[in-house]
Amino acid sequence: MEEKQLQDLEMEQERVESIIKEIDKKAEKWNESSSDVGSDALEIRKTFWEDVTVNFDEADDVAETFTSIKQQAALLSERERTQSQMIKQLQTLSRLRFSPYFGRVDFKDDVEDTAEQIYLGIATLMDEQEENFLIYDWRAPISGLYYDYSPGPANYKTETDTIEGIMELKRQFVIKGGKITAMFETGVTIGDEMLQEVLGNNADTQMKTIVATIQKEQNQIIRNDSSSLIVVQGVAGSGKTSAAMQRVAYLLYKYRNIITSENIMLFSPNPLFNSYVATVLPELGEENMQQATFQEYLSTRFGNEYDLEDPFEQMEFLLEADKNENYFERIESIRFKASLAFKDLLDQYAEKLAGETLVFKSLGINKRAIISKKEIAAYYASLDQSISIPNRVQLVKEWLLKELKRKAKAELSQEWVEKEIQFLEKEDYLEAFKTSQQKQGEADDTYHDFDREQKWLSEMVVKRRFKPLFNAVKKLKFINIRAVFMDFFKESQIMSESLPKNWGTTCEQSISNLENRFIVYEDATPFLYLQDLIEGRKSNTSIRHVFVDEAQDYTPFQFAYIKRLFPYSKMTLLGDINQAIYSGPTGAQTILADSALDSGEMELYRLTKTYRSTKQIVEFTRQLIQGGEMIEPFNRTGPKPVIVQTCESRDHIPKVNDLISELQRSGHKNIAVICKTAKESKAAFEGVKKVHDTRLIEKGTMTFENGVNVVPTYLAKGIEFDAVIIYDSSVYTRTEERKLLYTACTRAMHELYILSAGELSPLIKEVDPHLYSLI
Ligand SMILES: Nc1ncnc2c1ncn2[C@@H]1O[C@H](COP(=O)(O)OP(=O)(O)OP(=O)(O)O)[C@@H](O)[C@H]1O
Repeated sequence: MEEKQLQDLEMEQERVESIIKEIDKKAEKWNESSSDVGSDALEIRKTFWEDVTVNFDEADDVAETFTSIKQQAALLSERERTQSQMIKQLQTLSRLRFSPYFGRVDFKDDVEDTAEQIYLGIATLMDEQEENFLIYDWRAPISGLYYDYSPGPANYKTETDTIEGIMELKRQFVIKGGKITAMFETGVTIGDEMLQEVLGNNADTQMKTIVATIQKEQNQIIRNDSSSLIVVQGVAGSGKTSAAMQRVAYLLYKYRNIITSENIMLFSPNPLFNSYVATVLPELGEENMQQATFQEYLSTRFGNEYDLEDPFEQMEFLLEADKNENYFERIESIRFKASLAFKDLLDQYAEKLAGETLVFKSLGINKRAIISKKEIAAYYASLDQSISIPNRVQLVKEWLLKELKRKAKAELSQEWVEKEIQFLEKEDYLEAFKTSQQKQGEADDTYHDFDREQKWLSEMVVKRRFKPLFNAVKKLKFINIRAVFMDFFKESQIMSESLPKNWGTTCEQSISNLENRFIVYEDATPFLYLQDLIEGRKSNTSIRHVFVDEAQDYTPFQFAYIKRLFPYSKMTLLGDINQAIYSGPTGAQTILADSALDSGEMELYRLTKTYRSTKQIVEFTRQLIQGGEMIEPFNRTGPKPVIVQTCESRDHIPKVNDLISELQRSGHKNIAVICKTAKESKAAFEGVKKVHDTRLIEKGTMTFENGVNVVPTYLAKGIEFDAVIIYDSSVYTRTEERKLLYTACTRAMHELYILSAGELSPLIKEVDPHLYSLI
């Protein structure tokens, strides 16, 4: 190191130490206040009932008591909130203490004579007087300089202005435990050295933050706050998920007085992914956003009434191509049901329904209709047709609730009620007795106790029987949506001229599935869509930003549906068309296909640089797909991918076990054996677990652990491993499986091994042989 560099390093280390002292002082102060607030809260809780006036004598007293309790509860919750905020701030301080900042820029604006030194960290730190910034939050407007510029002319935007000036210096740090372990002076945007340092590490079971090394093109995505629809088309490993997570943190900072983590929703590809990204935001001092898979949403909506297929089951069906009956018809059906043309057909059907009746279900008890479907249909038909279907449904609901009340009264004297009373439990009688005693004073004296009890018992029996009916009506269960959907399939055949060739067969199949209460994945969203058109679902107003990761796996229909669910929300879609493993085999449109998006309303970003894998792995994997030339590897080197040829796939287990041992010896902690299907994964797992401590990842697996994991490709989506072993590349033969093999191989950070039984897969044969070693 040169003398000047050494001096700089010394000076920076001194600053780090002085900052740590400041942090310690602050922490001490906050600790005291936090425990004061904590004791306040404890005291309030202890003396809660002493400090409220409790008096239930008169109506006025009751109201006063209520207000007094409310005030005391508000005081307590305010104290508790303050305390939890203080604890959060203390946690941030302790993170800052470990690593106060990661970057510095010296910026002289056009007004000042000297440059300001701007240090960037995960949170703001002010000096003791709360006047000067010792550390700027990476999301502050001025911090944009660090991500967007190299030394030289630069500017940043505040709420009202653009500040122009000169960046005189840009420095990056790696600080651990208060010690600077690396320091780089960077000319380019974010220096290669720093990235080399970060990307060379072992894979982790949890995603890491990238705030120190966000790239300029990623920063644009993170800080875009004007577009209502952002679409990120990024190659594998280009940082799409990372950009999404830092964008959530950015939005929570920028709009901190307007939105919270409760107002942001992320649709993720599988439950494992949820846990993979779960630590990013807490590491940045923020709370996690709402997170769900689309399938979780569907399951909640369908409840236990239906057997709902999930996308993984659909995938398994598609992968077993030739073995499945009706394979081609189903592919055609999936493709059509994914499209907006199919949605239009449903819209058209709903419009037609406006002039017709709906299919209703009778409401009954003891297999006896209390209100028959005919009566419901008659009431529905009596309503003015100019009222929208959902509004008419609401009117029917209100009418039914009134009718049910009336009918319930009429039932009190029925014989069945008398009979059921005889089978009541002892507790019910006791309850009836107590109630009749209580009411004795208020009631007229013409009743004997016995009559009064009897009346109460009848009411109870009827109420219990009618309760499910009231609930069903409130949930609009009196409409037979399943039958409506079946009718749609029948009628659709004459509604359009541009239907798929085998549409008739598809309709028969769909109807038969519905009869068996089985919902295939491609029918799930259309079913709910039609249901919402009829019932008029209330849209979600609390979610303000929706993120859809792995967006290539959503159909245009599903996306249109998501937009309908969150009409007031801004959207960020992130995906890679080359990893469209669901639409790969079916040829169905995905929302990421250029033509599927309305370019007018969206801001499109393309990320072509990839950070996950070594240059050697990227050079190999990009030849697996069409148009892969545009993928730009980051300059981090490692061994070439290795293709291990065997005579038969049954020889793979011993090979895989040897490879795992070798990889572990060279320090790799996170090794994945990636298979094509769940069945293949199971077989591989049985063999590998005999030698190595191994985990099988299945669709319900919630967390992923360090070590050896056996996993089907579609569950490895979005995740990365130090080393990947493709269990058997010879099973990827069809060009539709190109994306699947590409997705599997691009999970590798440092090493990639591909086993191949017999002749090389035609997909691999297309790759330049110089790019891999063959053993
Ligand atoms: N600017 C960056 N600085 C440091 N690491 C980065 C950066 N961008 C991406 N990475 C790293 O590259 C890897 C891939 O990132 P990420 O998973 O976000 O990519 P992706 O585009 O979502 O990938 P895929 O589509 O393959 O799932 C991660 O290890 C991430 O930490």
